Amino acid sequence: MAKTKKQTKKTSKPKTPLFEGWKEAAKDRSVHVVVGLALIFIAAFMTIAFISFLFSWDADQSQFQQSFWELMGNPEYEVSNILSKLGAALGQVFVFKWFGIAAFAIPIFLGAIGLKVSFKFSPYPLLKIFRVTVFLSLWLSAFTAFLAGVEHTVLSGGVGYYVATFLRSWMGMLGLGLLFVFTLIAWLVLVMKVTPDSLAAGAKAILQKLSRPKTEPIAETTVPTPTPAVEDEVAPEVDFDQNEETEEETVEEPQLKSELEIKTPQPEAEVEVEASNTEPEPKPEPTSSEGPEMDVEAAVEEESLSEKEVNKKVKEFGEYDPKLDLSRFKLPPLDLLVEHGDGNITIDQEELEANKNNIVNTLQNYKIGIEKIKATIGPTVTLYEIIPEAGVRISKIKNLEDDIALSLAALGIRIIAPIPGRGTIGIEVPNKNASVVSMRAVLTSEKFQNTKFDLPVALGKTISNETLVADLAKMPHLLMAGATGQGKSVGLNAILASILYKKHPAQVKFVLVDPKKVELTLYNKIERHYLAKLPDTEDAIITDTSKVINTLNSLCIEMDNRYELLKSAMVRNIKEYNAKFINRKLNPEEGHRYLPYIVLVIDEFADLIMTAGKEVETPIARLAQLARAIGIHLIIATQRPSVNVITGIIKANFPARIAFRVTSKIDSRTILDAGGADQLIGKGDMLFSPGNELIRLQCAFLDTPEVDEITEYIGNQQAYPEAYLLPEYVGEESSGGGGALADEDRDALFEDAARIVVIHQQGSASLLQRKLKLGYNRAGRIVDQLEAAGIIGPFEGSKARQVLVPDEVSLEQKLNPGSADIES
Ligand SMILES: Nc1ncnc2c1ncn2[C@@H]1O[C@H](COP(=O)(O)OP(=O)(O)OP(=O)(O)O)[C@@H](O)[C@H]1O
Repeated sequence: MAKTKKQTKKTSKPKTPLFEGWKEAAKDRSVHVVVGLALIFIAAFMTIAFISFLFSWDADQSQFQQSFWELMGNPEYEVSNILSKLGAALGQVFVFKWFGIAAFAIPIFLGAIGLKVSFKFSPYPLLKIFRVTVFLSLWLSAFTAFLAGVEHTVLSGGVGYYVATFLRSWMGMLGLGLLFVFTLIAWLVLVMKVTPDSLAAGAKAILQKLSRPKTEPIAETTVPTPTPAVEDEVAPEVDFDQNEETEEETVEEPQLKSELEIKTPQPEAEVEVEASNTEPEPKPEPTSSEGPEMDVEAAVEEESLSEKEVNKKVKEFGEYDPKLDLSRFKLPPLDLLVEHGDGNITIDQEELEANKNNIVNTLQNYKIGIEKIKATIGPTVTLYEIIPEAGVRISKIKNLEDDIALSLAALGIRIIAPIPGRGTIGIEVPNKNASVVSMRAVLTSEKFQNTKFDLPVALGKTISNETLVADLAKMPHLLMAGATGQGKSVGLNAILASILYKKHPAQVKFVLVDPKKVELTLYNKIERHYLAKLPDTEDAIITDTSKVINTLNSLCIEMDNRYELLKSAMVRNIKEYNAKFINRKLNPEEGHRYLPYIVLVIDEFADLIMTAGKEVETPIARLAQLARAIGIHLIIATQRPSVNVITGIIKANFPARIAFRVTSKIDSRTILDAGGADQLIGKGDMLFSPGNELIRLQCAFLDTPEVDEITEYIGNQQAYPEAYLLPEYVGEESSGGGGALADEDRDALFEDAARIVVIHQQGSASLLQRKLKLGYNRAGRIVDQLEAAGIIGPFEGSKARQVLVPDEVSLEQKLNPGSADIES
């Protein structure tokens, strides 16, 4: 085939120069495959030759008295290697003369290149394989020579023997032994990154695996699917075909002749389906019960990347961003997270049948005929999609919604009539055995790993097992509500963890408000990495209402400052601004700086509204209305979704909403503008409304110890000197002094700063940063104070501020008016 291709190319482009032809060939996939296969062939050949050589080398040694060509050219010479003379010659050179047993590293490396070139598959990065093979070649061969008492053996090869001989002459046998132990340990630590911590983590993971139950309940049908179990996971769908129904005893009673068939999903299927199970996925066995025929459609799980790949990406990410102050910062590894449950979705065929019959019979009772039923099994609920018989009006089913739910007599039934865009009616029925969606499974998903979102949040899995990753930056603010104990805190943690797993501390800062004082305290550990706070406050996590008001107002100032910066940079949003800043098109001397996203999280919003009312509502509404372009995003969560908490003004500015289970339809309407949240089953079962649709999701689950591990991992790394400082907000009551600050409120370096500004006749924060070795925020604050004291003029966009004091003498008079009066 490759040949044909090449020929066609040749005839169509007869005048292509020779090197052009090579270039073409190098791009040709079939050439890659052939080259890769050739390497794999050579690797296999060498491996077999070497193995055989280890057994036959002694017998063949006499033949190697001849020269290579003599040996090859004379058919009279015979060798015992299984690959004959070529095999024996390879063994003699690579194993005996050169590397000994470590020669096996060569075919391993060649094989790895072959796999990569032809199948684009590589279990480990090639560079790593190369480093391992080179080290092993030298170390193992020398070590085997050492073990043999510094002798040239087949295992040590010539290289090992000579290296060991030299080293022994320098340091003796004992020294040599110690050197081997040391070099092995050093290599393990430096190259393989084995540390006592990683060993402990590995042991912990093994113990956890061992302690997990391995077997499935026998009552449930679990049959392996034909797709590879590890990467492709399946959310089964069941089609119940009503057409082949036959009538026997009673007219109403449909006869069920079940027939199951596994299909992989069609690419054009509306929902990409995935399941969190990494074991062979279950497939319902054919059963012969009454009812319409059903097909099981197995949907393929989107690929989960291997941990290695994921961690490699994380590493690459760390190196990629050029703006990093914490260049050695590492995003948390995925092994801090635990796989909850066994990650399997178990399909109980009996349960499916029973639910199907129940739905069919119930609808029959209301004289609604069904043409087809399809079931999609998700982690918590199964969606039965119904196509009613021609002529049945959807409004009829919609009106019967409550009756149908009642007849099905299960908690958490939700009827969607019709499912938007699908022309079917959906009935969601909770699974008897809900499976937990682990945060780990969601974060390893290809979707999350490859996301290009600015603030990606992995919320959980949809009813068809698709991982749902949303962009908080696009939402642009999120309202979360749900009765107590239904999974709100877990949801908040999932959102925060998603961002922590993707974004460097330079890119995002959190402002955490936690009136309950318990939920978010774990994030204290990452204060100097990811948190933002008001200057001169002790705790970054805000628990006190008065501080919340100051913080919200401070965020409003930050918002205004950012708008000024955007205006002077002539860009429309934070993305364009940062891109321009990274390309060095904005001058830091003029106050420009890289702007991290700021995510404000308020855990118990009801408490705040109850105590501070308008004082918090107004800045929140202002932020929510304006802050999207400049990268400030709000997440507010509440247990009490009543209209005096989630007011019209809040609702109007929070288009994205999440509802966990609530106790009444009214609450559901308050949050979502629709019912449904009252029919959820709790434990992370949620409805997500990104704007105009409702998606039922099982929220990703991570436990408090996992959050602890993540924050600990981040907290133990090098940090910024302090939390990200928000602009100072002086409350109305304390700003009575006409704008000028009292002396005690001024920065300790205020006077020094004033002198520098006057001496240089230049009013810029960066000058102060350089001269006084200050951080941007502090320098910025001093500039504000200098302005308030009338020493420099106001901010003038791209121009430097004007210095209003001409010389040092005038400055001294201004700073110490009393003493000046006495002197004069
Ligand atoms: N996504 C989930 N998957 C599985 N179980 C969950 C999930 N979310 C929550 N749960 C279970 O529900 C319990 C309560 O969850 P959580 O603490 O998040 O509730 P809450 O709504 O924040 O409650 P409160 O408002 O009282 O703080 C958890 O301890 C856990 O057992």
